Parts: sequence; C-alpha cells; structure tokens
Amino acid sequence: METKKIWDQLVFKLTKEKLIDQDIIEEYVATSELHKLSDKEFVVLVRSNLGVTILNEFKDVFIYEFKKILNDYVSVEFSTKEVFDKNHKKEEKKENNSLTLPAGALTFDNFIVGSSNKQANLAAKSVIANPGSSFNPLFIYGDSGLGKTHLLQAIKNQASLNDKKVLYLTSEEFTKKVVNALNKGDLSEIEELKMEINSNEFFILDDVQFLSKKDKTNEFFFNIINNFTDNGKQLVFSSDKTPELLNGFDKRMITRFNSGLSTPINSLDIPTAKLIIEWEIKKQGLKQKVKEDAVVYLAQNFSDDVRKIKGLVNRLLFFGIQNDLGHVIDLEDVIDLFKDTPSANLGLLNVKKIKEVVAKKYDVTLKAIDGKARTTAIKNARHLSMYFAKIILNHTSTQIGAEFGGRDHSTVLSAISRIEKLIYKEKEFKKIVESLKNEIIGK
Ligand SMILES: Nc1ncnc2c1ncn2[C@@H]1O[C@H](COP(=O)(O)OP(=O)(O)OP(=O)(O)O)[C@@H](O)[C@H]1O
Repeated sequence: METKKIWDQLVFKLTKEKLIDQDIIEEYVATSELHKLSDKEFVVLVRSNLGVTILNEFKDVFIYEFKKILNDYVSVEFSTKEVFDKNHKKEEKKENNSLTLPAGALTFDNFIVGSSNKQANLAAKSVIANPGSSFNPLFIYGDSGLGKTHLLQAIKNQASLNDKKVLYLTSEEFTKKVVNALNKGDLSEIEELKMEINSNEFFILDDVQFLSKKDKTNEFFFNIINNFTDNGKQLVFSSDKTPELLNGFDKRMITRFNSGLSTPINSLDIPTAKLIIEWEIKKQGLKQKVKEDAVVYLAQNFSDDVRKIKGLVNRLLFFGIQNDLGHVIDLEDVIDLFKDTPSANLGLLNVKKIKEVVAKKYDVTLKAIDGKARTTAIKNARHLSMYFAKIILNHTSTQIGAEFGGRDHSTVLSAISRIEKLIYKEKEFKKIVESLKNEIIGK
C-alpha cells in the first residue's frame, strides 16, 4: 500500500476511535508525513521536536494501529525532517563514494588465522555473508590483545565496502553519547540518537564489559538491541568475558547477548603466534633473515598478547638496523635481546614438562604415563598429558602418539575426546584442568 494511503487511514482511525486527543491529532499527527524505510520500518516526520516528544508517548498506539492496517508489526520512529535528512544525507554521501580503506586498516586480509581464532574469524565472515540472520548478535569474547577489536573493525570495513551502513563504537563512546542525550533532559535528543543508531544496518559495539550499567543507559541499549534484531539488522559485540560472566547487566540483556552466537578468541597457540611474528617481520620490512628456531623461541615465550609480539618485532627491527644486512638473526641473538623481557614462560615448555606437572598431581611416575598400566590415576594422567600436548603445544595426534610410548593416533584422539567430555560434564575436573594448565604455562 502507498505510504500516503497508510498514513491517511491511520489518521482517520485515530480520529474516529478517539485513540489520541483530538488537539494532538490536529496539531502533530495530521501535519506529519509518513516515510517508509523498508517493509518493516517506518519513520514519522514530525514538524517540531516537541511533536516528536509528544508522539513518542503514543508509540504503542501507532505500532498497534499499523499492525491492524498492514497485518504485521513494524517499527515506528518519530523524527523531525531536519534530523532525518541529516542522517539520510550522510547515507547518500556514503553511497556516492566508492569507498577505499585507509592504509593500515584492520581487515580480514591482515588478520592471521590459526586454531585459537579460527572460530571467531569464521563467525565474523558469516555475518558479512548473511547479515542479520542466525548469528545475531555475534558476541566475540577473549583476553586482551588477542584480536577482538581487529575482527570487529574487519567486519566494519568489509560491511562498508559492501555498501552497508555501519556504526562502530567503543562502549565508552556509546555511553558518552547516551549520557549526553539523557542529561539534556529533552526526550527528542534521545529519540534523535536512537534514530541515528537505528538507521544503520550494522551496529558494532566494542568492549561491552565497560558499558555503563545505569538503568537508563541499559534501557536505551536494550531498545537498540530489540530494534536491530526485530528488523534483521546485524549486531556485533566484543567483551573480555562470556555473556554469563558480565557483571551488572539485567538477565534479559544476557539472554539477548546469548541469543545469536557467542564465540571465543582463545589464547594464542604457538603455531599461530609464529605466523603472526613472521608476518609482522615481513610487514615491518626487517632486512635481515631470522632463523626458524629464533622465531619459534619468540612464539613460545611471548605469545600471550599480539600487541607484545608487535613490540618484540620493533625491537628486532632496531637490532637489525645496528647490524650488517648479511647478519642472520639466530636463537642466541633473540635470547640475548629479550633476556630482560618477562616471558609468557612457555620457553622451556615441552611434553616432558607437561608430563611432570600432571604426574605430580596424580602421584604417578613419568614411566607409568608412557607405559601400559590402566589404573584410573595413570589413565587420567596419561590422557590429560596428551590433551595438553594438543592444546598447548599443538602437536599432531601422530606426534603425540610417538611421544607417549608409541601409541597410534586414534588412541590419542580418543584420549583427548575423553578429556573433553569430562571437562564438559564435570565441573571439578574442569577446575583441575584449568589449574594444571596454568601451572604448565607458568601463569
Ligand atoms: N590474528 C591476528 N592477526 C594480525 N594482527 C592481530 C591478530 N590478533 C591481534 N592482532 C593485532 O594485535 C593488536 C591487538 O589486537 P586487538 O586490539 O584487536 O585486541 P583486543 O582483543 O581487542 O584487546 P583489548 O581487549 O585489550 O581491546 C592489534 O594491533 C591487532 O591488529
């Protein structure tokens, strides 16, 4: 149905059924115009800010009456023409620009993928391929410096290249905007901000753990989440913890965060750390060659944070400048260069260290772990050691088999899968695994 016709019908019904005071209808409704953004989104263009404030009081009535006319629930926003045009022009300008990203922009192309982050990377790419569908919201969580912001920026950049309207904000920026609007005490300011955010097809919010937990900010945020999910527009959030562990949010908010897909970025595994170091070395243009074992040493010792890795490569560059171009940077060089840098303590880590820590916990010998005995303690110690060799050292199952008394790779796989099941089923066991892992990597 034509927009004008819908609006006329609505004004007629409001008047006939006296759903809103007649003065308000005459002054603010009859003088407004309906604008259709999509089949499910309408904006009522009102002549004044006061009108926007007053009509917002009757939003439910409008939604209900639209439902009767259109046989479907639609979202309705109120705005002045000036505010609407301002947002709309921004959009047009963007469409006219064929967007190119600035050098150094964070993209999927410069995000190194390994087993610690491949799940999050895949999820991020999926929301680009199918925005607003099942992975909505996409919630990426993990420790600091592991690439959450990078992935969120990659989504923002790729979605913009795909001509989507995207808003990326840190939680601090978002809170500031909301608090400013709320402090002005003028409802139309809040509506304007809501409109501005809702006019996007992607809303990406970084570090939600820092969101203000004030009731009104929360309420505003909740409204935005509903608008996006109801209208099939994509939400992406990042946090340093899982939704369940976020403090201070209402239960309904946690439920919303969890209603799409929550995916971790795990601590870097050594092969991924190695790839990132090699890539940084290349990107930063280190002139000298760096020996493989030197890179492995760096990956093993300093892979807890990608920011740290970048800092290490800067030091390598500086070292490079002070040496001949023909000098090959070797293990001795890096050990000496980084001897004062606090290590992530993986340097001395190998299967033997894993077996030692686990054997001590279960009070069994290293020989027993490699042997054939199958008492519960020995079996647990053996299987757990295999599991750690996989998740910490990223050894292949064949390699692990060889390291545990010459077992075949299917035995290793079933041992690892048994541990994974136990972690999933038994809370106590999960705690033991966590504390052993921390002991092994020296946290
Ligand atoms: N897999 C990766 N490939 C390439 N660069 C990466 C990767 N992971 C992280 N980085 C880089 O490491 C730096 C830190 O990453 P980022 O800011 O995304 O971390 P974060 O998880 O958001 O941390 P915080 O929680 O502290 O904000 C950035 O420069 C980012 O580009």
